[in-house]
This record gives sequence, C-alpha cells and structure tokens, in this order.
Amino acid sequence: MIEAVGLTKRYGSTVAVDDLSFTVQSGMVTGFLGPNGAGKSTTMRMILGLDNPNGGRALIDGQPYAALTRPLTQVGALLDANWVHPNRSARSHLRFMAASNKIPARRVDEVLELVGLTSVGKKAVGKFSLGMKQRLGLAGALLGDPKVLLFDEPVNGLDPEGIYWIRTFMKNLAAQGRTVFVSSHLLSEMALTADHLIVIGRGRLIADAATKDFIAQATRSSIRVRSPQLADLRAALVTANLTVNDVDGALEVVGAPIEQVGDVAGAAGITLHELTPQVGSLEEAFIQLTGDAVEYGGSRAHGAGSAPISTVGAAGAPPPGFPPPGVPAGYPPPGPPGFAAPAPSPVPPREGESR
Ligand SMILES: Nc1ncnc2c1ncn2[C@@H]1O[C@H](COP(=O)(O)OP(=O)(O)OP(=O)(O)O)[C@@H](O)[C@H]1O
Repeated sequence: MIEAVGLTKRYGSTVAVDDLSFTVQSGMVTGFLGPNGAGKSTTMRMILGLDNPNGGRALIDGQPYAALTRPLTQVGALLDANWVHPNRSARSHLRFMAASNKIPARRVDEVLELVGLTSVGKKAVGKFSLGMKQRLGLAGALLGDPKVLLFDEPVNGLDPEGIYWIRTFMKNLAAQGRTVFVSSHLLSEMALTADHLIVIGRGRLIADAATKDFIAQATRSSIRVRSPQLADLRAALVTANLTVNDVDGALEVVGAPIEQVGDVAGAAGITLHELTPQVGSLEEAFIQLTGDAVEYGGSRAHGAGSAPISTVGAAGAPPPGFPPPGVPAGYPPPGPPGFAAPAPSPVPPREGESR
C-alpha cells in the first residue's frame, strides 16, 4: 500500500504538489492521471525519497522510503528507462542493482526471463530499443520481488505490441496482490489497464475513484437505438416521457435504462436493429474534470465542458538537463531508486530544488 498524507512540494513560488492525500491499494492497478505539470512525477519522486516534501509524508507499507533498509525488496520503480549506462550490458546493470540490495545474482536471470530479455542479456544497453529499455526497467523494478511497484509513463513511445505487453504485465502483477501505481498520458490505455484512478490537477486531488465510476460521473451515458420504423419508435419513446435525440439515422435516448427502451419498443411492436448503451470515454471524463487544472492550455477545440482552460503562468519550466540527455559521468549514479549508491542522492538535485 502507498499512502500520501498532506504531501506538499514547492519549487520557489510554484506549488508543484499541494496538500495531496490518497491511498493506493494492493491487488489492483491504480492509474495516476493529471494534465502536464500537475505534479505526478514530483509526487512519485517524493514517494521514492528522491525529493523531500515541504510538508506531509509519503509512506510505503507504513514506512517512509528512507527507512527501508533494502528498498528494492519492498518497492520497485521505473521512472526513466534511460537510467542506465549505455555501455553496460543488461545483465551487468541488473547485477549491480542486485548487489547493492544484497539480492542473489541468480535473481538477475529470473527477471531477464520474466521480461523476455534473456537472449540479449549480454548486449550493451546503448543498443537497446526504447521498448527493450522499458523491459529492462521493469526487470530492475522486479529484482527484489517487491510488493509495491511504481511506473512513471511506462508505455510512452512504445508500439502497440509493447503497450499490450506492458498492460498485461501490470495486470498480472496486480493479480498477484501487489500494489501497482502507474502514471500515463495515454488515457485510452489507462481505461483498459487501471481499475482505480487518482487524478490530480495543479498538485491537488481532483478524483479518487474506480475507473468506471470516474467515467460515469463525468460523462453522459445514453442508449442508441435503430429501427426500420424510426418515426413510430420516436413517437413511442416520447409518449413514454423519454428524452430522445436524432443522431445519424438513429435515436439517442438519454437518462433511461436500456431495459426501458427495449420494453417501450416491444410493447409498440416495433422491430429494432440496434439497442446499444453509449458510455463516455476516460478521455472525455478527464477533459471535463481537469479542464481548469491545465497548466498550459490552448483553445478548447474538443467541445467538452464550457469552462475555459486556465493557465497558471510559466510555473518553472522543467530545468534543462533533466532527465539527463546522455549518460551521466560515472556509474552507478544516477540510478533507479533503490540503488544503495555511494552518492548522496540517486539523482542530482533539480534546478530550483531545495533539499
Ligand atoms: N526541479 C524543479 N524546479 C522547478 N519547478 C519544477 C521542478 N520540478 C517540477 N517543477 C514544476 O512543478 C510542477 C509539477 O511538475 P511535475 O513534473 O511533477 O508534473 P507532471 O504532472 O509529472 O507533468 P508531466 O505530465 O508534464 O510530466 C510543474 O509546474 C513543473 O514545472
């Protein structure tokens, strides 16, 4: 389980995370959503002890990250697939990580097998595709067989096969009873993957709900019905006091259960060619609920909702050099969370950050 309690992080005058509280439960995939700059990465970094909060706390199974003695055995994370030296082989990268947490070297081969990288274990990571690097990042996250897993944009830039593979992988991890917390901008993908959603905007909690409830509450559901006797059907539905709209040669019935629509048609002896529930998409729900929390907005071309997209100004653009464009000098730092690296912090402080 992951708990954030009143978590707050300021960068100068920018409040990146603002009194944020939520709980991420085990046994399900929890999606972490928010517009650009909402504070998702900062929150994940605080959970993983890579950033210090200005207020509140983040706990992993009841403990702050800093208190974990062998962190990789309790929490695995994939924040940036490029956190690996390109000249190292996948196996030597994982062996280093394993040794830093007193994890037996044989586990390296197990996780390489799990993510399908056994055949390229000796290959330099610099020659890996993005999809392979993501798999290697997952292997690193799983090294210590942790109960809690955090993934920041794990499917970014992947092809459909890679996305499908990671989705299945995350669902399996959750089905094993683990806590899986994953951020993504791919909303259609999140709708398929996440059982539950934590949605934030401008560092604040917007929603903490089951995915289906989040969509149902923020979008309009209706019934689409088609018939060769459309005029008669419309008349019967209106007589039954239902709200009916004409849409592309079909009727849209709003605010009625599907059974009622079918019953009305049946009672009037009307043949139906289609009777389909229409539910909103996660994308519609997301835009509806986060519209005012968008950091840098354009004009609202999508037509959902009526509130204009507000801006909060240039709130400290991400500093140059992060994530590191190339590979940092020296190895292991920077490295994935969990390294017992000799550096004071696994990741250099970001510009404007107070520690
Ligand atoms: N080191 C930093 N220095 C100054 N401002 C920062 C720093 N890190 C983050 N910020 C600011 O904090 C806010 C939250 O950023 P964060 O990267 O956590 O958001 P995010 O939700 O992960 O965004 P995205 O979806 O674009 O990755 C933004 O306004 C960002 O510009």
